[in-house]
Amino acid sequence: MGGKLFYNAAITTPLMGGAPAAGAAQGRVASWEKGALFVEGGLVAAVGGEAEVRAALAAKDAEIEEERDCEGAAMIPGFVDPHTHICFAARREKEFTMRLQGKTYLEILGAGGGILSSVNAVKAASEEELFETTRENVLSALNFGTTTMEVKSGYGLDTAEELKMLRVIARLGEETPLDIVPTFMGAHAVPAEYKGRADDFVDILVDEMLPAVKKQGIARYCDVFCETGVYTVPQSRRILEAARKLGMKLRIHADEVDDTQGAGLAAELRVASAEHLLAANEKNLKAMAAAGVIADVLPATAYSLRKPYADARRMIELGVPVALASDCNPGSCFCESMPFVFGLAVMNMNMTVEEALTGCTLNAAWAVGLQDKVGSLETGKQADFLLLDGDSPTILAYHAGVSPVMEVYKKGVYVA
Ligand SMILES: N=CN[C@@H](CCC(=O)O)C(=O)O
Ligand SMILES: [Zn+2]
Repeated sequence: MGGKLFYNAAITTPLMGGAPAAGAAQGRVASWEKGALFVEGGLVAAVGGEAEVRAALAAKDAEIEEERDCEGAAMIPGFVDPHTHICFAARREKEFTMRLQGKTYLEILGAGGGILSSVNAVKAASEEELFETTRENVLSALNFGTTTMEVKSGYGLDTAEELKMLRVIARLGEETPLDIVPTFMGAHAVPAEYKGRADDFVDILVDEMLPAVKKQGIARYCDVFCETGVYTVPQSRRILEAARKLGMKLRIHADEVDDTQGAGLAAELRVASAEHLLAANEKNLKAMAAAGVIADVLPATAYSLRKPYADARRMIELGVPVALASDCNPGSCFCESMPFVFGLAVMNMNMTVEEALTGCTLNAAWAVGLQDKVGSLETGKQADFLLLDGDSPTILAYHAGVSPVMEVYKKGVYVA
């Protein structure tokens, strides 16, 4: 089998360890100023300094079918976005205006807007319409360099609509170049008809929805919005434990607006990742570090909600592995751009470029359980990579307000 050699590239990549990169390891990356990557059968067959890669290929008589001079461009792994609600039917621009005028996110949700207005839009859309709208947004993310993406349901909130969303999410994985990781989030809000009776809806979630989702066989993760006025810690625990019994992996929206001890629950249940964490307390962050729970931090959401950013620096000091995600959704954060997220992480959360790179790639891959396939440029992994309009990943923070992603490759093939 022959392959394609990408040479004269300034390659930077995190490297796999036995666990998500935490503490000092988050900032450790490998780089080759004059590097090369050899792709065979969609996988990385060799990577490193150009001279060494060429010598290794010659030594094993590898057939180089095609060569590409990258002209010194920076090459990094494709972005893995581990937290999105990108499957939605309608935008919520008016609500954004209300927030600009002083209404809070939870006030809008409490008054039947927010997530609940997205639920009405999904119900009104046909499956085909929902797919088409979502596909456009996903392809836009691909243009910004996202090659793997987690996508949550959670704008259905009844069994039929949640299963519809999950079918659409599965189809995205089949009909776009991206690897898609489906998450069931039937506990994204309390449906209007259960207002004041959240426990009754938790019964439905546990007794009806989760078994139906399990039977459908699409969702890999189950997620819950643990927050003031949404689901309490005991309700979230009940839902997540039921999902775990059915064989699903877990993640949780924790301490986004208020410290409701969601991060503590994340540690107790040893979920894959706890997400948001703007209001998480030190004790619970330490518990997360001890339990090996990844923090998915979402700086574009803090930006869009005009909130203080999650304390990623402190998380790294405490040994919590940090992943970065877009949280693309029509309400709290309409942003599918991982370069924007990267820039915010470096400029507003004081992460180093190397820490941010690990957060957007390898730690994010761990957060969605795909660390053996994606998230770093290493032999045997998928050749998912980006060429940037700059000579290092620093360009992602330095060139503000644009996307420096020039070319996107998935399994070695140019896709955007
Ligand atoms: N906070 C809960 N869920 C989403 C927002 C979803 C929406 O507002 O539609 C988030 O992660 O930010
Ligand atoms: Zn979310």
